[in-house]
Order: sequence, then structure tokens, then C-alpha cells
Amino acid sequence: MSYQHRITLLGTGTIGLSMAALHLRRPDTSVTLYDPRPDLESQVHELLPGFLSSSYPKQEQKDGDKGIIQTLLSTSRLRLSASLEDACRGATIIQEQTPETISSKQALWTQVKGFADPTAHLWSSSSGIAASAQCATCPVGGNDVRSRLLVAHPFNPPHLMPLVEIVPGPETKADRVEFVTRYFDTTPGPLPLPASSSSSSSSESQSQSQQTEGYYRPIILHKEISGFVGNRLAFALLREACHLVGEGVVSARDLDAIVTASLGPRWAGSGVFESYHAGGGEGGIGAFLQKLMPTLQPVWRDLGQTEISTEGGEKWREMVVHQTEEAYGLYTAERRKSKEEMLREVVAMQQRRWSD
Ligand SMILES: NC(=O)C1=CN([C@@H]2O[C@H](COP(=O)(O)OP(=O)(O)OC[C@H]3O[C@@H](n4cnc5c(N)ncnc54)[C@H](O)[C@@H]3O)[C@@H](O)[C@H]2O)C=CC1
Ligand SMILES: O=C(O)[C@@H](O)C(=O)[C@H](O)[C@@H](O)CO
Repeated sequence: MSYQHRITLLGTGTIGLSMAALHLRRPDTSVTLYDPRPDLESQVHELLPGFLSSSYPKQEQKDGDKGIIQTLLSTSRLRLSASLEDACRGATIIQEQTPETISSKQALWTQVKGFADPTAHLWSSSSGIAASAQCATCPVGGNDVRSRLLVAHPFNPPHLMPLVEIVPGPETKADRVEFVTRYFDTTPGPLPLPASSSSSSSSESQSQSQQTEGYYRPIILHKEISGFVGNRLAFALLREACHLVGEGVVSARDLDAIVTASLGPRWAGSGVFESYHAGGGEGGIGAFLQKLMPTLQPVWRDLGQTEISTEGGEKWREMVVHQTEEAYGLYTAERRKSKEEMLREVVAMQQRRWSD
């Protein structure tokens, strides 16, 4: 069977396997996995079923979770490749989720350039390394990388989290940006969670085609910037959180509770600017900024300038690590599954109740 999209995923770690589950929701897409790790096959058989459970109703997972992998392999919707060259051959999309180091990504794209079809789309899942930096050492001429490469930055786990930050490089062609945006716009989301065990059969009986389209939120950035937008916002909050714990103002557990008991619910429905626009009364955000200036400005000046570098950072890092480990202990698979189910419910609520 031929597929409209033949996507090759380079790297099958945390993001790679979640991405595989995302792409396998598309009936028009086949997925090839390549990773030099020696345990690729066992890792895929052990871990991918867990990600696929949000995509395939139980009755399609013949012989239990592990049967789904055999089914996908036997129908060639999923393929494991033993070499980068073989993995790239014939792919219409090549997406990397390899380690976040600029040197390894530069080396990878230089290799891919020699193996990929000249028409293949090239996507990076990088958390913050710009496309222009990743292809800076790619030889020019021949199968051009610069006009095809862009960042499609997901939030973890991509098989559940709607945001995809699309960050083209200065030479990325507009049709490449249009394609990736349309691709994620038309990629179905996870199956709805069963409302309750009594209704699970009806919910799980939903076919894959009934899965929500318009689930994913590809958002195009107009400029390359380190960390893009989502991570810059998240890292600004993390920096202040580390500062507050390091200064003994609040414990890590209580800081998390402050976030999940206020900002979390608020921002699930209204973003930063909409929230303050609403909070500004009749005058909206303009009035809010004016009214809050006497408080806002000194707080902005007082925000922690925490440095991640080790010199002098030992104190707050020790406190953050110790208090977080004390609060949550070993992060179990059960806790991770429970949090993922909550994430699915939150996103389902968002998609039910609010348009843009
Ligand atoms: N972990 C996260 O929360 C998120 C990570 N990302 C980005 O995704 C990328 C991957 O991150 P993770 O999945 O967390 O890393 P990971 O360490 O879990 O997985 C990386 C995988 O790449 C493989 N690999 C190494 N060199 C390779 C090569 N030359 N070709 C193919 N595979 C190779 C490794 O064997 C490993 O399995 C990074 O760029 C990261 O910034 C993006 C969003 C969220
Ligand atoms: O938070 C996320 O899931 C993503 O924005 C990320 O890129 C990761 O947190 C990354 O910063 C760490 O790998």
C-alpha cells in the first residue's frame, strides 16, 4: 500500500516515540523509525504501545497492546530501519528528535542531505536551536537543506499536547511552512477518554476517523529566537520559581500548588494577555497595565537573576532538587499515566468549550 506521507523519524527517545504515535493516527501516513541505539526493536515493542493506546481503540489492538506493533509492522505502516541512509530513502518528510546539541544536529542534517530525496520536507523537533543554526554547516548546492528545513517544536508529550511551534529559518521556503502547518492542522488528536467505565465501550468504539481534527495548534513564529516562545515563557517562570525556593520564600511543593491552584486553571482557558485584558475592567489590558504599574514595575525589577551555571548556583539547585525529590519521590509510570489522562481531559474540555 502506498501512503501519501512517508515520514522518517530520526531518534526514538522521549519525543520520538510520542511523535510516532501522533503520526500513526493519520491513515495517509507510514512511519519509519531510525535510532542507532542497539535496543531499538525491544524499545519500540515495549514502549510504543503505551503511546498508541490514545490512538487505537482497544478492539483494534489485537492480542493486547503488543499486538498493535506486529499489526503495524506487518502492514508496513511502521518500519524500523537499521541505517540512516535506508531510513531516509523515499521519505517525504524527515523529522529529527535527536539530542539537543547543535553539533550533532548539524552533522545529522549534513548526512541527511546526502540521502534524502530533494523534495523531502525536513523538520526538527528542537527545543530551542534555530533551523538556520542547525544547517549552518551544511554544504551548499545539490539537495538544498536551507530552503526545506524548519523547526516544528512540540511540547511533551506531542501525542497529547496540541502546540507545535513552527519556526522557519530565513531561507525556508514559504510552501514548506504552509505544508507543515496544514499537516498538523489535519492530524487527528487522541481518542476521547472514556467518560466512565460504563461508557468506555461506547467511547472506545469510536473509530479513528471520528477523532478530533483541529486538535493540534501549529503556530508560526515570525523570527528565530533561542528557546522560541513556549520555552522562553516556561523558562522565565522556572527561573523565578528557582529563585523563590532558593531564597527560602516558599517550598517547591507549595510553589507548584500555587501554580496549579491559580495560573494553571486560568491559563487553561485564557492566555496571559486575555486574562489581564479581562482583569482590567472596562479599560481592558490598557487599564490593567496603568493601574498595576506601581506594583508591576518594582516586581519586574526585583525578579531573580538566577544563573544556571554552577558557580554560586549550588545553593538554590540543591534546594530545588532536594525539595522536588522530597515532594514527588521517584516519578512512577502510574503517576505519569494519571497526569497524561488529566492532560487529555483538560485539552478535551478546552476543545469543547472554547474557540480561539
Ligand atoms: N524531552 C522533552 O520534553 C522535549 C524534547 N524536545 C526536543 O526533542 C529532541 C529529543 O529530545 P528527547 O526525545 O527528550 O531526547 P532523548 O535523549 O530521549 O532521545 C534522543 C534519541 O536520539 C537518538 N539519537 C542520537 N543520535 C542519533 C542520530 N544520529 N540519529 C538518530 N537518532 C539518534 C538517541 O539514541 C535517543 O534515543 C531534542 O532536540 C529536544 O530538545 C522537544 C520538546 C520536548
Ligand atoms: O516543555 C516542553 O515539553 C518543551 O517545551 C520542551 O522543549 C522541553 O521541556 C525541553 O525544554 C526539555 O527537553
